[in-house]
Amino acid sequence: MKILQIVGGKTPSWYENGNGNPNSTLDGSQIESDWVDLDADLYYWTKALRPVQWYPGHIAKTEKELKEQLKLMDVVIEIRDARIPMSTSHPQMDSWLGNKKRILVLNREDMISTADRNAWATYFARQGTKVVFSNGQLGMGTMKLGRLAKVLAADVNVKRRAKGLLSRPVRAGIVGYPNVGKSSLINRLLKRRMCPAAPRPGVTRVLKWVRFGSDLELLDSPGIIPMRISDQRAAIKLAICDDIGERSYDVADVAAILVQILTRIPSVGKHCVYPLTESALS
Ligand SMILES: Nc1nc2c(ncn2[C@@H]2O[C@H](COP(=O)(O)OP(=O)(O)OP(=O)(O)O)[C@@H](O)[C@H]2O)c(=O)[nH]1
Repeated sequence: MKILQIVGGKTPSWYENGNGNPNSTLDGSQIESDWVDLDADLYYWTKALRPVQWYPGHIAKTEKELKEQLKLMDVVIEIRDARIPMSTSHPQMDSWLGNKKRILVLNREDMISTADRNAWATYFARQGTKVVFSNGQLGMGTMKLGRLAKVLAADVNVKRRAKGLLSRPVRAGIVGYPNVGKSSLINRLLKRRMCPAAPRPGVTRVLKWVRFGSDLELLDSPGIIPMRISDQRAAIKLAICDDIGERSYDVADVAAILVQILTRIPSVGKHCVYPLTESALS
């Protein structure tokens, strides 16, 4: 059996309070500093591992096509994983979209706490970006998304009518990393299973147009990911959240890092994780 071992890293301050039981004596700045330390440790741990890279053929093939199609969109809906919104932000998205109208969606809202949701909403609001939170499994947020896309792109038909042209449906492109829930959100909005969705990355392989009512067209696209992931901390987070193909990483290495991360979370902590891992390994 492979032994999972990650060494090094700083003990978070909540273990220095006595019995290792996280308690409420820590202030916000201490917790934030613990997270900064964790990120530094994550960098150190990932350096020892084989780099995680995943760029399957279907992504390479459709990325070019998607870039062309994006030029035709009235609005682009970018879906990210609410658990890791920074690691599911494509580094080239800004240059592809230019000043095109854009909606940022953090999907899988059911998988984060209310405190994290509020913290991300505040973070993006400070940057002038309003985010929509959604649940692609149950459909929360989808109607709002459809409405917002139509409102944002309403000027398209105002301009067309001014030129004497007939109105046409608003075109919205749905883009994002693999497995973040793009197809599920479309299916929920349409209340029909029009796009293939499954709990693994890389299910959607071709671009697909679907119609929502008479005034909105949606483009479902395969999950896109950079050819090279330069930040391996982000790559490991993608692996932990199953947003990247399983063949691109060693499951035991990623599991070992996940255990280390869990021990740093006050509400989980060493006292919960270590008995579990010891019994699993014996
Ligand atoms: N818990 C939870 N699961 C979700 C949510 N949205 C989608 N899922 C699940 O996540 C899995 C992936 O969803 P998809 O819609 O296939 O993701 P995708 O972004 O289209 O994936 P690719 O085909 O890789 O591009 C499915 O099993 C969904 O049921 C959500 O908000 N919460």
